[in-house]
Amino acid sequence: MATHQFQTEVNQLLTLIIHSMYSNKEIFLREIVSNASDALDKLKYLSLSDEAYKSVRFDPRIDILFDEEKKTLTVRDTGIGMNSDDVVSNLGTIARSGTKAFIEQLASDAKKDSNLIGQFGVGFYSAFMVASKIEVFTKKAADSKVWKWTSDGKGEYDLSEADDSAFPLVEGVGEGSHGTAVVMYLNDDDKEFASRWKIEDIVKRYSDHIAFPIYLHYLKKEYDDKGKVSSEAMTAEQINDASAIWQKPKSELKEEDYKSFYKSLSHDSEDPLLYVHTKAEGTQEYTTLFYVPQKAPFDMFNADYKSGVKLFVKRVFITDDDKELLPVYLRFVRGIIDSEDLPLNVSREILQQNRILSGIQSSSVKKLLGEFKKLAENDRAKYEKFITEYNRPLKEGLYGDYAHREELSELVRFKSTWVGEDEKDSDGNVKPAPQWTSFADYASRMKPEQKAIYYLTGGDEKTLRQSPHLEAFRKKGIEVLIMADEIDDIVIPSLGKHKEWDLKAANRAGSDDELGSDEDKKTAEEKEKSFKPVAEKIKKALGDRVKDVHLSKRLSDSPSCIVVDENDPSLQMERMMRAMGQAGMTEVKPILEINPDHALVQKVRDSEDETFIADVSSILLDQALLVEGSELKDPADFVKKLNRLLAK
Ligand SMILES: Nc1ncnc2c1ncn2[C@@H]1O[C@H](COP(=O)(O)OP(=O)(O)OP(=O)(O)O)[C@@H](O)[C@H]1O
Repeated sequence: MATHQFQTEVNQLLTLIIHSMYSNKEIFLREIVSNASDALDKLKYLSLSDEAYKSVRFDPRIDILFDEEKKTLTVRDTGIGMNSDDVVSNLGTIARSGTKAFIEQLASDAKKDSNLIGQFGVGFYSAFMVASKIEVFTKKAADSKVWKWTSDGKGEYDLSEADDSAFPLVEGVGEGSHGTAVVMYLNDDDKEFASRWKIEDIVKRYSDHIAFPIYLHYLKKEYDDKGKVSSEAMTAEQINDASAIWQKPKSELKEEDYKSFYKSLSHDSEDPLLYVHTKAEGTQEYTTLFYVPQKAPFDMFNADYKSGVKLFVKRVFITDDDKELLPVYLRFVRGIIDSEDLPLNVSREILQQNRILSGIQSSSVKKLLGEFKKLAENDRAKYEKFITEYNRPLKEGLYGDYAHREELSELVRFKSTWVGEDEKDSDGNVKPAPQWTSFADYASRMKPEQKAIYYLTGGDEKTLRQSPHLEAFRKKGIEVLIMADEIDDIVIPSLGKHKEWDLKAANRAGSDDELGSDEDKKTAEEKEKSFKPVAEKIKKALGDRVKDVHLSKRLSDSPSCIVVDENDPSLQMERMMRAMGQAGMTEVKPILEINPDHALVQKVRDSEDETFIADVSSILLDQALLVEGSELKDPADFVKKLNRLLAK
């Protein structure tokens, strides 16, 4: 017998599970049954596709046994089983990537969000919520060795070789059969889980749809007419429906059925935000059942996120590890695809270039985007929830999925300088004002003479809302979209246009062209003439710190602001590139815009004092950079100049 240590993350996960899920302990049974079902799925697939497993007997079943007196609960499956290497790498470690970071984040979360941890998939270890000791007996299909794993969940486990007789005997399962039995020794407080009604209730609620029969073994008692027990015998009764819910006609399914299937598929404890069930017949026959979780999956922004879609062929599970089933930007979608046309022995490698699958994929994308659109049209509050979670991946799609650009551009949302008002419906309920704006909303509010859609990127929402670039837009009543997401800086310029309107960055040279009226333009020309020498003075003082100095039309209160040349990358983009180690890229020089109506600028015009001009010029540039969110290269110099000016 050998004693092994749990990986640190397992210990951390165990502590978290015990502290955060105690009010929802019963899900441990769902997890153990779902592992049994996965093991059967794996064997079914191998027995159809892999020569080495073709002769293995496939007699799929899950059996649940309990003993009220001994307080034990056993789940036995006839699935793939594990050899000793499998046991070591599966029961004692957590192989999923991103686990470490996720657990650390959870551990520091004061609320210990049980939804979040549930969504992560608490898995096998959740059984330690109810058991003080667990034994696992397992024998891999097409193998002869039996392994026994034992642990009290306190940091280590024992692993030893056993023989077939060690397996708990189960009526109906042949002795020597491969598969796994998990024996849980329940805590005194949790002995209720060793009872017929409790088990039946939990299985019905969480695992009814499991595609293999689940038998519950119990002592069946017959009573005579005086109410006395006349006979008793162990009986096994199938307690689940054992059909793939997605194959049932929609008319037979209730909302509850969809929700409970979602929960066992995704391990999420919350209801889904949305589901779509589609049956396609005709040239291609397939069924899809997709869900969108209320909360974005914890690993949505990890490069090696776990795919949430399972592929079946004629009800046979093929893989849940194929990231090409849906495009990457829809990686938050959970669900299943079941094809009638793919061959059963399709290899996972071949899937990648499979025509049938790519047909299913493109119809699924269309369907999903269509559902999102419907949601946006019919339920604004729910759509805002959706957008808060998934705006970012949809924007990735807008950038990468040319074929669906138009649909995606209708789905993404932005913050805006436009602020709506709460509304009251006829019953007096307050409908909060929209938090998000679509391109269509923006277009509907555009001024008749307006030629472009304006947006502002380059900082967090608060910084952007206070940006001096917005001053003249605000004055003229022109709406500007506030784009605080880093990805906007890449996505929006790549889009270039929405319908007939150009998308123009409010912080780029040239985007202020239509800000002045004809009258303004006349005065602007005059100002241009009288301030040209000032701009030149400042430019001379700043030297190569700026690309140019322009007279601004967009400023009303602030003395200066920064813009970048039309074809230069934005300053935010430059900061990002630098942070990513692309230090070699040539520095983007900003254009300084100055406000001719501001006293500080006028003072420069009237001054001949070179130090004064140099100080003010430098401060005009530095403060514009600060407001825009940049760090100053020489803060000490800024303070020195500021103090010198204040002293005057
Ligand atoms: N009954 C079983 N038969 C065969 N292998 C099993 C069984 N139970 C668990 N395992 C193995 O142990 C691994 C870990 O199980 P665990 O429940 O912790 O996580 P998981 O099922 O992989 O993830 P998740 O719970 O997020 O779906 C499984 O991936 C599987 O390889």
